[in-house]
Amino acid sequence: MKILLLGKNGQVGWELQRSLQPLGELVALDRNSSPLCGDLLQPVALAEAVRAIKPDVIVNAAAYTAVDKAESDADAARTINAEAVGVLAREAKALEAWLVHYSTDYVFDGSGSRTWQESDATGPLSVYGQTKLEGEQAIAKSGARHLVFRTSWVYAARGGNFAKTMLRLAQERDKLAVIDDQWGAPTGAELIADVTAHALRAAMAGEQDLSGIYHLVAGGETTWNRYAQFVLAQARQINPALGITAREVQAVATSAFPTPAKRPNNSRLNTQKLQQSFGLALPDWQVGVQRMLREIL
Ligand SMILES: NC(=O)C1=CN([C@@H]2O[C@H](COP(=O)(O)OP(=O)(O)OC[C@H]3O[C@@H](n4cnc5c(N)ncnc54)[C@H](OP(=O)(O)O)[C@@H]3O)[C@@H](O)[C@H]2O)C=CC1
Ligand SMILES: Cc1cn([C@H]2C[C@H](O)[C@@H](COP(=O)(O)OP(=O)(O)O[C@H]3O[C@@H](C)C(=O)[C@@H](O)[C@H]3O)O2)c(=O)[nH]c1=O
Repeated sequence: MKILLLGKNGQVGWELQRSLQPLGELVALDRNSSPLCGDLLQPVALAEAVRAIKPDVIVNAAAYTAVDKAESDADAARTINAEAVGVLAREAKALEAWLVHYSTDYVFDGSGSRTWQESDATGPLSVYGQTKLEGEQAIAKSGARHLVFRTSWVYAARGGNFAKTMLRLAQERDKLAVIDDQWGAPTGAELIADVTAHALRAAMAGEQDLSGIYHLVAGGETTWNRYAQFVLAQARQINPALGITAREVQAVATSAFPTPAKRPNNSRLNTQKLQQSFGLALPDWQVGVQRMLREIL
């Protein structure tokens, strides 16, 4: 089996390079790859690369993930998150290949407090969320067999993420102010990559039709504020010499922390479909965060 991986150097892409390896021959590209193009800003050249490689599976871990920047850079966000995804889906369909893709909690409007199911109505609040939704829709329209995993609040030892931002700010400041009314689940790139490999094997075995959208997040729930507090408490324990100067993580409302992009208050994703379809149990979010912190500290 031949797998084409796009976005190999992102948080999830890096972990996929490890988890997909045992499944077959892996061709991993990034935006600078040459002569085969892995740049999602160049959909025509990207389609040519897919045709040249003729993969059995395309795994797309590349995305425009700068949520605030996307508000003023919508064309690039849309080309990468929607147009190029449509190209990949159509090429997958033509090759009868599977397409694996990642989407986000930010496709929802964040209303209410119950967990979102895959079939719930979407309502993105930001350009990033809207373009990611358009990517999902392009995949559905293509008719390609697919696994689309909606995940949230991704972190990894490698790459930039909220946990690392909190560690940095806590070494620079006396006090942090972090939103305490947006709920979700931090999810490790390792977990996402491992579940991807497991689910892909099951889907390709073909005993049932498993093509579709799945929510893939770690267990439990928290707010950005409580997540930040957990990260700093763990960091102090793991490495007391780290130099954390912040003595307080002040809880603030979304309204007190204005950002260019609006984010959902309720990002709780229901993972029953994933767990039942693939026979998986998802660990609580704290497990992976602790592991990542031990690794980087
Ligand atoms: N990060 C998060 O909190 C969440 C992410 N997701 C989704 O999960 C998936 C993986 O995200 P994650 O690994 O965290 O994201 P990262 O931001 O860590 O990685 C994204 C990757 O996409 C690459 N990329 C950006 N533009 C292009 C382009 N034009 N051509 C090719 N590659 C490009 C980046 O390359 P470069 O390094 O060169 O910029 C980077 O390697 C994405 O679909 C994302 O939308 C869903 C929920 C939460
Ligand atoms: C840095 C900082 C952020 N915040 C808030 C802003 C925001 O609501 C929340 C998270 O901020 P960030 O900008 O780090 O995270 P953000 O880029 O919004 O993270 C999102 O990325 C995309 C790619 C996704 O798909 C989402 O699931 C989610 O992980 O924390 C504070 O309250 N205080 C702070 O000091």
